[in-house]
Amino acid sequence: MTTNNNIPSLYEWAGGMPVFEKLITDFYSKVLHDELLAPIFKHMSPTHQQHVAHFIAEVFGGPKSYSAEGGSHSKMVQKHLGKHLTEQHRKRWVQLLVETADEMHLPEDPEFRSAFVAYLEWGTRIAVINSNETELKMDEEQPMPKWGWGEPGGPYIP
Ligand code: HEM
Repeated sequence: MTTNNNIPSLYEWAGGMPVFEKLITDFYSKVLHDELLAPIFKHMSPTHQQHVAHFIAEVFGGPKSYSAEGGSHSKMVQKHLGKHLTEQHRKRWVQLLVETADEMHLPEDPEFRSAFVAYLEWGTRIAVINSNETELKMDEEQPMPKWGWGEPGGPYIP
């Protein structure tokens, strides 16, 4: 998906769906070996990784796979209700995902990494807030979030 100005989406810049699927699969391998996060995820559904990859890819301007599979922003939020996540969990989650992105050599330009980390900060903080609620407080029809290049603009031009 490309905008009118031929600016690539974050999804395209990252390398498309295979990159998101590998990123999230490798990330959860780390999570399951992490003493802080493993207990939270050890009973996750077999489709968890794929759903998270599809969710993030869609937010970053990729195909609407998560929505097509029956997902929505509110359905994602609901998965976190009552999970009682803490700031410590959130920080470790972000740290492991950024480490995985480094190991996979996701684009390392400042513009991409700024937008990537900004989304992780935003998304994980929302996850923690919702995890400490017991019922959904948002409009179920709320559209999927969309994330773009943000303040630094982009893409990177050497
Ligand atoms: C950008 C941030 C995040 C996104 C986009 C995200 C996305 C998702 C999605 C799409 C699901 C549903 C998966 C499915 O349908 O099987 C989910 C479930 C879940 N998420 Fe997140 N999440 C985020 C942050 C976090 C954080 C920071 C934690 C904890 C440290 C967390 C813990 C969980 C748990 C425990 C579930 C339920 C797992 C299961 O029982 O299958 N999430 N998340």
